[in-house]
Amino acid sequence: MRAGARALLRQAVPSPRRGAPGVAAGILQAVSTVALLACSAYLITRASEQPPVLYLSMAVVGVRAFALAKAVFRYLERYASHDAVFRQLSDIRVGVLARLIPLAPDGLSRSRRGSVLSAVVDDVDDMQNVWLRARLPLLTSAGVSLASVVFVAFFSVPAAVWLLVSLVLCVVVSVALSSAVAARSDRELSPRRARLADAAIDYVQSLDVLTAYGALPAAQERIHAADAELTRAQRARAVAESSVSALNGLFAGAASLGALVLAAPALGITLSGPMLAVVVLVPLAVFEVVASLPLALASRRSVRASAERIAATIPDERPPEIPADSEPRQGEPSPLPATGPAALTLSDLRVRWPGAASATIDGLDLDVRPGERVWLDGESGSGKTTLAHTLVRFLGYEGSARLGGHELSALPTRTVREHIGLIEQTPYLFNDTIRQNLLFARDTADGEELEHALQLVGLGDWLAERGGLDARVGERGALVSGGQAQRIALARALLHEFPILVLDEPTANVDQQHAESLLTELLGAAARGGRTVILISHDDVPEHLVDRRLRMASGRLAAR
Ligand SMILES: Nc1ncnc2c1ncn2[C@@H]1O[C@H](COP(=O)(O)OP(=O)(O)OP(=O)(O)O)[C@@H](O)[C@H]1O
Repeated sequence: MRAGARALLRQAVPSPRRGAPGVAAGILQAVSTVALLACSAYLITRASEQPPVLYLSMAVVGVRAFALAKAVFRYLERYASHDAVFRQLSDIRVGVLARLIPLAPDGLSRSRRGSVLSAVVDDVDDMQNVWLRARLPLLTSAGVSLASVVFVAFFSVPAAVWLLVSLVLCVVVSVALSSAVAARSDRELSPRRARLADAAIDYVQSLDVLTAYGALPAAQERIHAADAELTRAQRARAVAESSVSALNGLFAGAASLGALVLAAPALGITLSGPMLAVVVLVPLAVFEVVASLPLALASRRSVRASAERIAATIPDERPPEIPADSEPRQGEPSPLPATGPAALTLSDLRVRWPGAASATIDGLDLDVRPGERVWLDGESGSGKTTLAHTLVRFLGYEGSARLGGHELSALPTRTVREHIGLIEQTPYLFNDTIRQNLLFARDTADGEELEHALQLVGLGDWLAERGGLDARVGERGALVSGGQAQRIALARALLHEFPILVLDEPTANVDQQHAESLLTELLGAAARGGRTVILISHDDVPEHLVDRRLRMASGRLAAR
């Protein structure tokens, strides 16, 4: 088992201080269950002897008290144990997200979305079972079994020994049966859940391509196959659970019958009739409590698999190519200029994608003056996007990259990302209104400021046509064109007031005819206020709009 998975399982167990109330309430609830049955058995058999009612009053009070106590302790056990576990769970979830955030987006580019989603949601949720379904029932069952054996021993030692033997036999046989039927499927529940999520997400995300190529049936088949695998695993678990519960009933009956045979000779000598009934019926209640034990072991198997999957999907150690995500220290002023862009100086820059054998950018030197507008083009795959991702710290680097004289790797990531903004080839638009998509950049902006930003990027008329800021943009911007999405993304960046803007192929999704006018308008808006602009584009850019044109080839700047 990975060290990360072991650490997660340890983290899922509440501290003794947090966990103790749940265990205590659980044991008291189980003891109340057994005591209720013992009192009831005594009351019914004693009542059949028709003694004066006064003799029965203690047993009547006992039945009432234990019936109430059982419900109250059950409630307290649920409350205390869930409270303790949910606190652990929120720590685990925050920890998992804290490890995930620095990896996104480029450190996760080789993981499947469904797997990441399933690790962060389902597998983390599963961690609550480490305590609730695995350890707590174990502690409760052990506690109440021991107490019941000791209780029965006061009345009949042979019956107590038989109860102990039946309990041990029942646990051993149930565990063996549950392992034989469901061990593999318990371990596979978590990966199969992830496979189903992967298949479903792939299907929804590539619906257009699948439809165009007539591949929908094959994709649906993959979902059905993943679903069938998951159902098989769940069915095996259900079969194991029901067999174990049948076995439990069998052993409970045998334990009661054995107690009757073994304790009967003492009837009338050391044991009264009502006490014999108690000795015979108590095992039934004990087995009811112990029934959760094999299920606890099944849960233990599946939570271990979930912990393994979280550890595998989100490793403890970042790959060296991914920068650490650091927040600026509170109250510490930013070393970068408060207004206007800082100078950018790259020398002998080398960048490698996580898992790649060789560097994509290899020995790049570049100086960008504050306020300069640089146009970067070059053959496909030469490393332009890689450079853009390095500047916003999605990727780590070797060599030197200085911003305002400070090495990027020495600045908090947040500080760098406040200063350099990236507009990607296909900017992400949230499935919400235009307003929300913009407010996300500056939540204090009022309607007028939002409309002004949209006018700057040439979307004033379009906004009026759409009926204002509350028009929706659709899933991933499905209701807007590629060029409009770029403009909305630029308006968002303008609102955020990044001193340096990197535009990566803003015309990638726009036809040739409109590319030049879009570039002209975007560059004009982006460069307002003396902002530095690095424009990555294959399309022709009017020379007067840029100060310098650079060309990249094989990971470095080519001489022009
Ligand atoms: N997520 C990724 N993981 C691993 N390697 C990647 C990833 N993205 C890009 N690369 C690799 O990095 C190299 C440079 O790609 P990059 O996208 O930076 O080129 P580009 O110059 O922007 O190309 P284009 O003009 O086609 O957008 C390519 O060999 C590519 O395979």
